[in-house]
Amino acid sequence: MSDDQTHEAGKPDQFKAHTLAGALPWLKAYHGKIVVIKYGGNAMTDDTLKRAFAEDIAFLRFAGFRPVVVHGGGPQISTMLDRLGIESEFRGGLRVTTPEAMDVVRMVLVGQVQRELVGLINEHGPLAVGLSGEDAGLFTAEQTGTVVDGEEVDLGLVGEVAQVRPEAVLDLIEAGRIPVVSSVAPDIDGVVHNVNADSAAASLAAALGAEKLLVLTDVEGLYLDWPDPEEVIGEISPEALEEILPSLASGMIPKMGACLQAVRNGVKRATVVDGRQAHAVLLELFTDEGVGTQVLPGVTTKTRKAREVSK
Ligand SMILES: Nc1ncnc2c1ncn2[C@@H]1O[C@H](COP(=O)(O)OP(=O)(O)O)[C@@H](O)[C@H]1O
Ligand SMILES: CC(=O)N[C@@H](CCC(=O)OP(=O)(O)O)C(=O)O
Repeated sequence: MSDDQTHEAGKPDQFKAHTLAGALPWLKAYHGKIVVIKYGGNAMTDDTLKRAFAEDIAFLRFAGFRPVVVHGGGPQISTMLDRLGIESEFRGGLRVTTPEAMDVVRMVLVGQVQRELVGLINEHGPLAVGLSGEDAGLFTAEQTGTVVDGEEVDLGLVGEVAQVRPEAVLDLIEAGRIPVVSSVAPDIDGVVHNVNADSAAASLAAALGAEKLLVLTDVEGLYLDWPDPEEVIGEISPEALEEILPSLASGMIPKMGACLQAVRNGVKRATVVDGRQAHAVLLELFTDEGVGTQVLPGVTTKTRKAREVSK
């Protein structure tokens, strides 16, 4: 090889080495730490993205993190309900769930979405183990309604996590596995309820004392003035978030409520990121570029121009 060729060949290698070395501060900070990643149904519509997500999760595990996945599947549930001719509607970002719809929710989340994610992660080694709130008493649900425009709304078989027994998840983490959790949970009488996956992820992150809750969705983060996609909130404190929470719409209500709940209950930070971007998990965890919306105690609210707008 001539000097010139060596020089040229060295460039990409230098770049790779630089990128790897740049990851060192984050590898040190997160070594052995539990990170709960919520993978939203809206961010899992594309096969390439799903594979990239599974790669990221396996990467984290091999890099010394302790990742725990909680998945959603709202759009997938809606598709199956439509196919079966069962009507369903959302109120305040939550699905009104009849006993008939509950059977479908459980079948789709545990039997379909969770199985697929477990399979994709396990292409990288015998790592992922699926479980739901029903396994080893992981979650106990309490039925909940919601308030829309000042009015109480009965949501049927919808619950919040009232109690977490994290032992089964901790056993798996200790054994080097990656728990993949579906958000259905029995109440104290054993009646299975539909729990919003953001809220389940927040409860689990708090019970595990996670370093971080990372929420993947299909927008850049929390828009300052939805539905205007001009500006995204980059950082916000729990106090400021609590103030704007009543003004939020649809899926962002449970999502930002979950971030608030997690941070209030001891999780150091919670971040909502755009899961439509391949390797969104690695991008968020290994760079300090502003991505998504981070809920962090003690910060003053920062906004930035949305990428989609500044393109
Ligand atoms: N202020 C806001 N900023 C961003 N998205 C918002 C906002 N208010 C409502 N949304 C809606 O919330 C959706 C995300 O919630 P959801 O559909 O439940 O996602 P996921 O399936 O990822 O949990 C966005 O796609 C958007 O339509
Ligand atoms: C009560 C409630 O609304 N449950 C959700 C559970 C799935 C979920 O949360 O999925 P995403 O994360 O994709 O939104 C539902 O039935 O759609």
